Amino acid sequence: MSQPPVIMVVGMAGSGKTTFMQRLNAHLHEKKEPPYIVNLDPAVKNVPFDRHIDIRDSVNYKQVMKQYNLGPNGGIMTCLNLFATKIDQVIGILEKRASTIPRILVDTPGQIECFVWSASGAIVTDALASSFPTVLAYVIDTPRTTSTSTFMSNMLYACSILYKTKLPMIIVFNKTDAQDAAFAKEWMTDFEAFQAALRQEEEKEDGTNSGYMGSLMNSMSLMLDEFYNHLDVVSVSSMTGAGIDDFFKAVDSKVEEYKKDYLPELEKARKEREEKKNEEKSEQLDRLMSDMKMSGSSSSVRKPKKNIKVSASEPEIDTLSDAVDSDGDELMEGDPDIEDNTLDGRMGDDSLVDRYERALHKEGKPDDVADESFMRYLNVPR
Ligand SMILES: Nc1nc2c(ncn2[C@@H]2O[C@H](COP(=O)(O)OP(=O)(O)OP(=O)(O)O)[C@@H](O)[C@H]2O)c(=O)[nH]1
Repeated sequence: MSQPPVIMVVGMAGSGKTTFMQRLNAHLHEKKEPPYIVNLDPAVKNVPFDRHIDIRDSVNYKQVMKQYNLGPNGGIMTCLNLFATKIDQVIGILEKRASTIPRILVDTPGQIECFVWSASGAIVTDALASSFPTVLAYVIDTPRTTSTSTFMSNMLYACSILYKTKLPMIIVFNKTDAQDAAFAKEWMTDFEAFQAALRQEEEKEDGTNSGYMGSLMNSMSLMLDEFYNHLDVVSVSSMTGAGIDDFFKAVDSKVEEYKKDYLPELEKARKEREEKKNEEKSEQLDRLMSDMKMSGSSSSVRKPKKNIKVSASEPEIDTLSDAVDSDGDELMEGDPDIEDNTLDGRMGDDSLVDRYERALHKEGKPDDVADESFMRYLNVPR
């Protein structure tokens, strides 16, 4: 059975992600292929389309900010952390519906860094990408990217997201009703055209690209050449609907790429993580066994600690270190160790999820933000 592709829409604040999602949704409804929509932006006020799963139904952004004394970005990240603890349920729901939904659209927070650079953003992306062919749509505000420096900054940002997520990416030049994206496409395919634009800006003598900046951008444009080769580029207008068919063609081609190039890599990485985990477990067991042998040889034979289970049939070890950091302190939400431990975003490392839940329950805080089954938050009849 073929899995529905996941289209994750990312982009800078104001680039038109929500309008783009709205356009995709309308287009697919018109074609009688309604998508399944997931909203991951906890701070968005009005979403102009129906969502099937909405992070705002399970966590209250304002309440989280107030309860944990956080600013706007901290609030978004904490909401995402809490949501990440339920991601297996979300994947379960999506998998159950996979045979009846042609596509899954995912809207992400406007504060792109909160999603792309957070541990929970990586967990959510990783979980989706491990279960479904996942494609990133990086939305760019074309009228705001006509200068070489903004263009370059945007491309570097896109490159860093590709590097971080390791997923196929489509660059979506949006708002082409206001500004044609031909100039950007030319800069991406013709190095000399970009150089000429750089020179032209230098000649304006406004100082932006002079000296060091000019030569830095020159070298970066050479480096980005390789990055451009891996991208599909489309121009769209979310306002008028122009270019949306091209976007879906690009999605199809990226889904093939995902199956050919990305899936084997993902599976290899998952296997390596599992092997490493098993190695660590057996090392721990060996250490424990030798420890017990030593203790056994002394006159006072120590019994294993109560929370350490050892049995021949079940070589599972629960150690205190699962719940306690190296200083012996219990990890609480907001503790940098929670983030640090999972910064690589591996799904195999479940410490964020476990620790977050443990920390919340341990504190005895009212955790109405992270309770109960996810099913009740579904906006569709079951
Ligand atoms: N002319 C034009 N304007 C657009 C287009 N797409 C979006 N806009 C406008 O751009 C502004 C931002 O659009 P949003 O869809 O809210 O952007 P966003 O990326 O979701 O914004 P955040 O949620 O803050 O990150 C709005 O005023 C839209 O009307 C387009 O294709 N053409």
